[in-house]
Amino acid sequence: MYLKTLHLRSFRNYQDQRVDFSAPKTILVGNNAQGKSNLLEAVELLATLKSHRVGRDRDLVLEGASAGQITATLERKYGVADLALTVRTQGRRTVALNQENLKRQLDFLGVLNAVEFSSLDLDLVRGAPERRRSWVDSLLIQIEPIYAHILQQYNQVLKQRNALLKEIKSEHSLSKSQDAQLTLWDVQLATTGSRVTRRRARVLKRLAPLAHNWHASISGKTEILEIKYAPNVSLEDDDPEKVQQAFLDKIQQRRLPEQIHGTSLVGSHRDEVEFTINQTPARAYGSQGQQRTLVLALKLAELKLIEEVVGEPPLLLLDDVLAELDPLRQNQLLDAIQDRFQTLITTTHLGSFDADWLKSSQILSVQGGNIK
Ligand SMILES: Nc1ncnc2c1ncn2[C@@H]1O[C@H](COP(=O)(O)OP(=O)(O)OP(=O)(O)O)[C@@H](O)[C@H]1O
Repeated sequence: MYLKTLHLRSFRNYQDQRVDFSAPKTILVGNNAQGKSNLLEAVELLATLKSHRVGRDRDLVLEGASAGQITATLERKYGVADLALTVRTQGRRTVALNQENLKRQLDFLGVLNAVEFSSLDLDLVRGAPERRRSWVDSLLIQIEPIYAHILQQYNQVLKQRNALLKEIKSEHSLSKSQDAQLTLWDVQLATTGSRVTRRRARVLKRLAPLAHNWHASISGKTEILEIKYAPNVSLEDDDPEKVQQAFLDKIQQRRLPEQIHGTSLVGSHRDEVEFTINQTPARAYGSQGQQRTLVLALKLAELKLIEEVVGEPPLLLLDDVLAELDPLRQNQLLDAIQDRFQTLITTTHLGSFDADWLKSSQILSVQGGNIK
């Protein structure tokens, strides 16, 4: 797929800026805080309807404006798609595809696919488990948009179940009606949670060998990367009924501690993804260099997986990471993407770029929300 144009209106620090992409690689160069990451964030929002930087729409709108808009023209194998996302300081966001407002945001997902790689991604290895869950979830949303709905259902059930457990905790007793309600929520948690867990297991099973191969190749075959999904409710096989039963059994076991803590201790919100390099946990023992190689391998694996599933190469968004990679890893990346994946790159200086990169790239300068 190829992003032809992007138009930002009252989005972040952009008032009204259109960008035409004229090469498979575009380098956005500028000083800090000029709007380079904001532009990549706009593309990320079109791909996932999520930003890895903020949770609130009002932060996305240009200060002083009441609404901001991102529009884009995307060429895909089957034709051209026009995308529009409007975010507001107050009220819900709206999405349109080919000038038609969509009732369900879900239908907007899966049109534009992108893999983002920023320096924040080192948190994937070092950060809390939540960070890894959200990475797997974002990937799933892109290759299987219905997952956005599945995850939302799970989170709603979890929220309501937690509210009930909190109430039980504060009252220091469990009434008959609360007991009955809790049983209902148990079933809901098991049903929605097993959907989440099974999908996470499936995607990681497909991603792991790809990442393993990339990691071996980047490390000159000296390192073996293993990715292991460690769900809170362990699953023996991908059978919905068995997984649901495993959820219910574990909930039963933890009944008392859950009421004492006033929160759900069992479920997909406590899953973990473990990375090991040569059988050592990367989180605790990996060197900075190893962790970088790992994240690069994950990103390259994501590109390949999305390409396999979607049938077209996704976009690659490199936010200020290239300068952090040594020449060997830069070249690995260059070899891997060639001109197959349209790539948007941000940087503060062009000095760290290999001459081949510069030759084949469109270079745009970003200054105070203006692009030249
Ligand atoms: N809603 C908003 N309204 C106006 N300006 C905003 C808004 N949100 C962010 N900004 C401004 O955008 C700028 C940050 O841009 P961005 O994060 O894209 O930086 P960058 O060019 O990628 O720089 P760096 O190299 O530091 O990452 C800051 O000046 C910030 O004040």
